[in-house]
Amino acid sequence: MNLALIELFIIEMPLKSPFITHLGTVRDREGIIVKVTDNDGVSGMGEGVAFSTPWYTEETVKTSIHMISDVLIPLLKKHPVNHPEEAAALFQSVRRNNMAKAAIETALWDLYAKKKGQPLSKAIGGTREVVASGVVVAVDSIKNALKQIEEYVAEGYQRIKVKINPQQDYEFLAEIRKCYPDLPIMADANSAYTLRDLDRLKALDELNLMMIEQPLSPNDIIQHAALQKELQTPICLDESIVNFEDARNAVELGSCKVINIKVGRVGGLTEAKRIHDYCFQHNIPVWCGGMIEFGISRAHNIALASMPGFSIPGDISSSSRFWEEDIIAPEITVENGVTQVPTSPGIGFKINEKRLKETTTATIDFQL
Ligand SMILES: O=C(O)CCC(=O)C1=CC=C[C@@H](O)[C@@H]1C(=O)O
Ligand SMILES: [Mg+2]
Repeated sequence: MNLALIELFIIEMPLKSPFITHLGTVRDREGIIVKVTDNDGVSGMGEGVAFSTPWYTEETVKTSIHMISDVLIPLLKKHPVNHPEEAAALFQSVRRNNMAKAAIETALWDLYAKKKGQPLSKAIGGTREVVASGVVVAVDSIKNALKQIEEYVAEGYQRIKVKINPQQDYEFLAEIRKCYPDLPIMADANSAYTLRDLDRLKALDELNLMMIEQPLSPNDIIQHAALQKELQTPICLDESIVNFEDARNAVELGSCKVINIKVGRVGGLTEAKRIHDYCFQHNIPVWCGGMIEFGISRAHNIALASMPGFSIPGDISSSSRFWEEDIIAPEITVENGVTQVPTSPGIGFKINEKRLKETTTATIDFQL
């Protein structure tokens, strides 16, 4: 791919409203924007989606900067690649650190698609012209939840995802269901339960939820299989699935009926495609998860969600869901519950240079 320069932009932006889960509250979002430029001056964009603290996975912005700077870029320098899939294979020699790997690998996919003059969605095997958009309501009061849901339903989102935990589940969801008897609703527990909560979780079966996301611990593949046998509601796994093997094991064991694929969590688009293809062959529906990310990562998510097996609306909400102003132009918008899949080369969104400059707290450049 004849790389000449890799630039990291560490950015920070306040959320329009706090994103509250039982694991903590996100008020400000730090992120890493990656720009890879080849010797012809063509650039590809990627994004590191680890949070500032290790509340979701073990990675943070700082661990990602270290891994990108001191391990992944030196590997690329030593072993130049001709295709993003070669970078994914090269990075297999590094244990875990998937979000750091994805930051580089997705930028290489954007560059690759741009050099081919192809939309990224087509370059990875996408078939859809629009992708269905869902949105997340992450608050800790039913009043705020109903206020946000009213707003998002009016904006046309096809499904609502709410955060639950043992202190906020049946009554919270029942109140929402009472107000919205037909609205597609799913719940994300972020591992807030154990098998001892079986009765609490079974009670949710009567609320006609689309799915319950990650009820148990990320390592509880066996326990999720036991739980799924007791629940009518499909289990969806998120944090448990960090690579293809996790997805295959979960499907073979019956630990879930749905998988949330997040590009950063699985190490990049190459692995995300592998998981999609396997699930598609085994009739396991998948949807594209979000990471409260900026527009570059969201753009990669749109390309991924254009693949045929993404049959459930993903966490692909508009730029305005989280940000006063995103770092991409145009911003991502949702109309009639869908967002358009770009037809221009690469991710199909440009950088809003003014906004990037305003939000950049540090830059690191690497000549290759
Ligand atoms: O980016 C979005 O639109 C939603 C993000 C989102 O719901 C999550 C991001 C990261 C951790 C969790 O809180 C949650 C999830 O688990 O899916
Ligand atoms: Mg989740």
